[in-house]
Amino acid sequence: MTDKEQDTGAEHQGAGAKPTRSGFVALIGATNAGKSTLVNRLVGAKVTIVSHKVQTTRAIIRGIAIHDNTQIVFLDTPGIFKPRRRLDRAMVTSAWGGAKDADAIVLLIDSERGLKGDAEAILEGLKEVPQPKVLVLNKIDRVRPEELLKLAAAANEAIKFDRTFMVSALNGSGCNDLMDYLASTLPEGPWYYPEDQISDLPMRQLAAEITREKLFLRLHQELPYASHVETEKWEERKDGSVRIEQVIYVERESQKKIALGKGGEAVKAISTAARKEISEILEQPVHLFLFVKVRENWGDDPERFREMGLDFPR
Ligand SMILES: Nc1nc2c(ncn2[C@@H]2O[C@H](COP(=O)(O)OP(=O)(O)OP(=O)(O)O)[C@@H](O)[C@H]2O)c(=O)[nH]1
Repeated sequence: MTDKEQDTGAEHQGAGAKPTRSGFVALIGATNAGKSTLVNRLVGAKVTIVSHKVQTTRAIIRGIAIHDNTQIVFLDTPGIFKPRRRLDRAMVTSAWGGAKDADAIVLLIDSERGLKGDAEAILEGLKEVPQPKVLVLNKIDRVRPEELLKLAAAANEAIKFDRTFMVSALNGSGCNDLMDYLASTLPEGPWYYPEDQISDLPMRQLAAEITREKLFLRLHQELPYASHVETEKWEERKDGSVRIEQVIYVERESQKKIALGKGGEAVKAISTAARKEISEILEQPVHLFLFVKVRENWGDDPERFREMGLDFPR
């Protein structure tokens, strides 16, 4: 992986006599387990997109958190699931690839769903992984304590985890203990990134992800996974605003109609919501222009995979 090669050598000097620590922590979990929500919670800002639909996260996105004198770089991996399409295969490969180079692995389980389905397969795959492993049961706000204990015991029977934590990524409970533990176990060494950096996702890509999130939230069932957003133009203007042009790619004419909505109503609402959020993050006015285009079989096009930061599976 290139994560460690991207070390800027930016040594942090500000933590007094205490040595600095740093490292990479991969978050593994079935789709919808709450990985993006947890990264955003631990980093304290929205660096990855969250939606109630599965497979929102496509490529590895890092969130960078500082806890005491430790810098923790989180690898938010796409959910691991049984691959069907080519894009699915690339996402799963990317998730396991991210885990390979991390200093520690966190397996996140949706406590409500338990070990059914994909979680079981992930536990099996994790047996081969040599790094320290931490079990995190998420969504504890939805489950009774005795159920949580049963679940923790069952997972630890399959694999011996170094530690088990129970958290709610949504309301933050248990998250501080998890951070304390992760921070204390990472190796001593200089920080990988400057102190104020929270993600390495380029702004153009983050802006496209935000639009994709709004698209998902608005169109629910109507537009499944046949859509993809790219930022095509980014122009800083003299008046301090930025003009952004993005294209929503869909696979069929019928999907284009859905994305546009009656009289362009859907795309307008998506654009308004995305513009507001991008503008808040950039702290500058944004003019956002969205175009909807049909590109058949984009899911089989190597170029689209590269743009999403995924290797094209042959
Ligand atoms: N009740 C509850 N809901 C949560 C919690 N954490 C996450 N969720 C919800 O679970 C859903 C999925 O969360 P995500 O963070 O997108 O999940 P993910 O694992 O990144 O999903 P993929 O991108 O599909 O891999 C969202 O609707 C979240 O709001 C939690 O602690 N409690």
